[in-house]
Amino acid sequence: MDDMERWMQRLASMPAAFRSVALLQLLRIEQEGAFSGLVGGAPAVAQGGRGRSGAAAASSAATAGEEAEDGADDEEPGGGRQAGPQLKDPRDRRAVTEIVNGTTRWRRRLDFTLTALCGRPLAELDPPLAALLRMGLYELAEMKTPAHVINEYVELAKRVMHRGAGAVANATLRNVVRGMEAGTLPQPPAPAKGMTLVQAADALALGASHPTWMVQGWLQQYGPAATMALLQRNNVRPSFALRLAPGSSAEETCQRLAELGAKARPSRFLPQEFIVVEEGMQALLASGLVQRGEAQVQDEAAGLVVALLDPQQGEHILDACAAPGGKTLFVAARMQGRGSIVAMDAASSRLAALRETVRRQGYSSCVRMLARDLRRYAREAAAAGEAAATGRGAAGDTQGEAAAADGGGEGGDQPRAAAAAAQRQQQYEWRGPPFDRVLVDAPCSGTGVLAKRADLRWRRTPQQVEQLVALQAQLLDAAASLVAPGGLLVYSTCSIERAENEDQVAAFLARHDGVFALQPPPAAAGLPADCLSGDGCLTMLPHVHGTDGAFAARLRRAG
Ligand SMILES: C[S@@+](CC[C@H](N)C(=O)[O-])C[C@H]1O[C@@H](n2cnc3c(N)ncnc32)[C@H](O)[C@@H]1O
Repeated sequence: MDDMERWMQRLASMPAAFRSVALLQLLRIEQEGAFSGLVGGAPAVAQGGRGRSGAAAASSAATAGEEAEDGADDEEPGGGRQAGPQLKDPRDRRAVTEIVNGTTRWRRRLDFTLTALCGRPLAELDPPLAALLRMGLYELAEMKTPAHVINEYVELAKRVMHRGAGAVANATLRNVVRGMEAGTLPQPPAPAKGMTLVQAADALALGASHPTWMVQGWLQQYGPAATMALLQRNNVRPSFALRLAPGSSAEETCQRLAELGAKARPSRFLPQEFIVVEEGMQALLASGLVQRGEAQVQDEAAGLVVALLDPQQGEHILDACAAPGGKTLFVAARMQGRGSIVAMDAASSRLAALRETVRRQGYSSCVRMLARDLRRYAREAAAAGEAAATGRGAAGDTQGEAAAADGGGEGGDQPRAAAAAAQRQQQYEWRGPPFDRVLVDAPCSGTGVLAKRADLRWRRTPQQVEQLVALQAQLLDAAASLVAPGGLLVYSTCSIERAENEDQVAAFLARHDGVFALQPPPAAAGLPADCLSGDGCLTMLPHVHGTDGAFAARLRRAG
């Protein structure tokens, strides 16, 4: 057993207390990439020392795993829980949320202060000690917890590690308190005239606790004023939106939520179908509204992607990167369950949960799950098409595959399963390509959702963005071959990077010149004008629209 395992085991076996639980979560995020769909707060370090109170954001302290390559979409606060000490008191769970989220989001800025105070880079300290110091600084400076909390951190350091760690925690955190009292806590340099782009990006990035490369890209793409607004937006507690089940009234739901102590309003962008919860998410989750299927957590920007797709009843639709399935379900709702949707994803484990939700929401006869790499599926479809044209048998069985692929828990009893599949096939014409509409909600950097994904800014690298751009191009080309003549291809991301959005679409159009063309949405799709760019692409920016960032383009195939 290595040191890290030992420290984590000690923490996991301690009686549940919110600081030890928070420390364990922070170590898991660092070690295992386990991420938190946590709702956090805006700390005062970045606001000239004006702290919010310790009353933490309304959310659970649950953590949810996330696959590294995915763009972040439709994050559900209060997702899966991890093994380890469980806290019963909601106030303790909120404190964990606040500390883990804030410490993760503000890590770079906290490290700057702590490095100056303890005289060496935090990377040289053992991970639990570094995490404890960040937590301590965050509590003292941002949550305004009184100085006696230092004793808690010293004891925790001794129990998890050794006496020496306790001594470092004591000395450093007492320096923090002295610095706060004297107004001498180290401040990062402000951006100034005459700085190069990289220097300005570095100063801004340090002050707002983001990676420099990200900020540099935004300065070039959006300019200084918008970049500063975006940085600020990424560091405040995000609001969450809910998509209501078909038939529910947004106004009535908001009234019901007010009675439960939550504050909600109909969405400005999709007022019939979405509401925005401004306060009381915890009360809302506790009310069972989501569990009963009356609403589901989904950002308005994700909803607008489906509005741009504008699915029609009776159509045959491919949702090519479907998991976890938020958009698939909205497409099914918009089609009132009439038509056929193939929900494909390369990650079969992520499709499993969607299958269950599809069943619960009554869309089983309309949605089929298909665990498949889109690129392979398109290759097989092309081979099958060629074989059909030359009269030879096809290598793969893409035609009709959607019906066959969805075992849906019927495995084992083959004759019954076959009969059920045949019956379904009679009811709906399950088939493979071509599709009337194809949605490629591509894996992306997720830079549009940094407010909700506190750790994402630290996990992304410029190299990853390059790899994602290459993958997105492959997925787009694969999807293009599956669109029926005259059909529609919608490409979307939850990134705000030009390389993944506008440039990606421009390169696609150049490769498919004369076959695909950009097409603005029809007025009947009901997209507000301020969500669309000049060429009709959906362009949602967190600091402009107050939603997740998202991009989507409608690409019409020639008839
Ligand atoms: C941004 S997420 C999709 C979110 C989803 N549309 C929703 O609204 O819930 C991107 C998805 O693409 C999937 N993916 C990545 N590479 C793929 C491939 N080659 N073929 C199909 N799906 C892929 C990932 O597994 C991931 O689930």
